[in-house]
Amino acid sequence: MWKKIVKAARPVAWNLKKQQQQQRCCFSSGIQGPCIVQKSGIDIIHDPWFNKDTAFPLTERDRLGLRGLLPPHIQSFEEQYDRFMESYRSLEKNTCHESERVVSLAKWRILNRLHDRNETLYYRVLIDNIKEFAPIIYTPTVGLVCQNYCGLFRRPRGMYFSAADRGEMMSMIYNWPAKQVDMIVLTDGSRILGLGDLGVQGIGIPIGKLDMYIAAAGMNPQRILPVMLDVGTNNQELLDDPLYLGLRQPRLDGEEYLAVVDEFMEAVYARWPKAIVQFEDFQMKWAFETLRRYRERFCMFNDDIQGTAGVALAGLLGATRAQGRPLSDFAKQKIVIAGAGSAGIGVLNVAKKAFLKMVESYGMANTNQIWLLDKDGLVTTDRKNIAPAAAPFARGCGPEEIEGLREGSSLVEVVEKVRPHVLLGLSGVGGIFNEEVLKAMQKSDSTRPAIFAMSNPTTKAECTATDAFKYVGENAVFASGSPFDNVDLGNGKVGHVNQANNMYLFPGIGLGALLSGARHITDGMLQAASERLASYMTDEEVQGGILYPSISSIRHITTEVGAAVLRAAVAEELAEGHGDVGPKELMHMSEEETVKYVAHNMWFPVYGPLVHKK
Ligand SMILES: NC(=O)C1=CN([C@@H]2O[C@H](COP(=O)(O)OP(=O)(O)OC[C@H]3O[C@@H](n4cnc5c(N)ncnc54)[C@H](O)[C@@H]3O)[C@@H](O)[C@H]2O)C=CC1
Ligand SMILES: CC(=O)C(=O)O
Ligand SMILES: [Mg+2]
Repeated sequence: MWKKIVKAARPVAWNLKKQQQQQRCCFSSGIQGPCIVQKSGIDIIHDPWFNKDTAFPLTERDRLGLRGLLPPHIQSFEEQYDRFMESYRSLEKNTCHESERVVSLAKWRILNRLHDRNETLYYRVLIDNIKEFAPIIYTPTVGLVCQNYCGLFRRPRGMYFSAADRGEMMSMIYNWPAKQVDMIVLTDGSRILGLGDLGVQGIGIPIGKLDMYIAAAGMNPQRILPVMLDVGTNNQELLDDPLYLGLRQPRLDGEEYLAVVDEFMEAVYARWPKAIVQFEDFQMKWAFETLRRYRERFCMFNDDIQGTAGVALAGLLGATRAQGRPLSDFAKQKIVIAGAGSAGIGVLNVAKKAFLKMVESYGMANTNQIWLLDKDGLVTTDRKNIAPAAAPFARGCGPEEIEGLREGSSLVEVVEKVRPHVLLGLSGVGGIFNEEVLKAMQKSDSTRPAIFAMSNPTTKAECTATDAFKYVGENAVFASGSPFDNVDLGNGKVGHVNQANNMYLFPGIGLGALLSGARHITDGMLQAASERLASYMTDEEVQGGILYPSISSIRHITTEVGAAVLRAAVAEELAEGHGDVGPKELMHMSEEETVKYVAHNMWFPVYGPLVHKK
């Protein structure tokens, strides 16, 4: 399995433009059926799912009762697209002297207004310009949006279930207008990126994640649902804020909390038995507990624990390859990880599994190569009240341990003594990989010391890309959770910045699970996703410090990941099929056919003909 990673290369160079053109032809030649709309007249123009603004053709204006409700000139989709991009560019020009915060929020607002008005055009500009727009609709700007959500709020998006709705959720779920929902992203707002408890304001995260589902996985925007489960907040500033839009009460805890989540999950699966629920940005204790509670019962996963783990593992394997070492050497890599939360522990769980598999496959010595730190420093068996999830990774305190390291040792002490190959941050604390720590990484036992500053948003990154290359050296391999620009190292050299973000996996996990029709998401399906991501990069790219694909090719990588997940579900005999494609057909698809099948099922934004039906 691991050997396959080095051998496998990308099947064909991805040409997004070409695929878009093909899809355009495909839709315009009528392969996609017409869209049934139950509304007519002004109600269609006010519905972003169906609205085409000035692009409604005359025949449709007549058929749908729109004549006279729009200016007479009919614009093409391309003209509308160019018009939007022009206004976006002039906004950029006009705000060039403003602070980054003001510019980012202005960009988010202009995109959000389009989202509210015309989803087809919105998703098209998003897909075509994903590299430029992802940092606005996703991390880092989405963090700023959540922090300012109550001031920015104009109209609701998604659904809000609150502790006050207990007993009502089974009927409330029918308030959602779509007949079918495929993908739900759910948060309780308790740990939004590295920004802490943002209560109801955390709804921005499910919205941003689902935008990525549509852009990357081609999920149909009419079949997605962002959800906020508002069980109160422990953020006093929000409770005191007269503009706060959430429940003004402390967070529910214990059985009361679980009763609300249980009721929501039961309501969802009563109405949409085949939906997939992604848990996002839950505080650690509930992240692990809800995953344990629901993963066998429902088709769900926790992105922060499981999606992040797969992406990090792919990066860790890449960091081994970047040194020109065989993959089996992964088991010899010394890893220091700062952050023992849901993301950090999720990463360690899969890294440990991969270590053990390699140790077994290659008959290597099984040594403990992981050093875990949290806010109180190095985690050892001497730690009082250690979280159960962190306990398996606590270092011993015996003579076999590195001299001078003890319970609570600081990050710099650990890095100096361990000389790790990889330093990985999932702490949610900006700047903890400071000059001293990064300089200590210069003495790493690796020829290509790897720094993964994975915390989000940018202000919470453990270090910047510039500092990583400046203090660790040109040979460093660098990845961050939020995007940074590549670094000019002088002499024509460039320090490549990777984005180690779960966005490379969660869309494919959701899409693969959906198309397989599996009733739950197994470790095997998640492992297949991670392996496909790891094998995506060529040796040449990895040795040049490029561990992850460019976000511009996210539709392609998601297609491949989705196909890998689907095939794993088939192999585990869990696939029940989707739509007209049953389990037998899925079973008989070759690898290549599976990839084509997944690609074919991805939604692409074009204006299809609208047909009115009561
Ligand atoms: N790049 C990506 O794809 C992802 C990034 N993240 C980011 O990871 C961060 C953490 O997320 P969770 O694990 O869910 O949060 P969490 O709150 O569950 O855990 C944070 C952990 O960091 C530790 N910590 C705090 N200060 C520290 C310090 N000075 N040194 C070492 N450890 C310290 C805490 O003790 C805790 O164990 C967030 O910023 C989040 O945005 C999370 C998921 C995916
Ligand atoms: C990326 C992500 O899921 C997080 O920072 O929580
Ligand atoms: Mg998250």
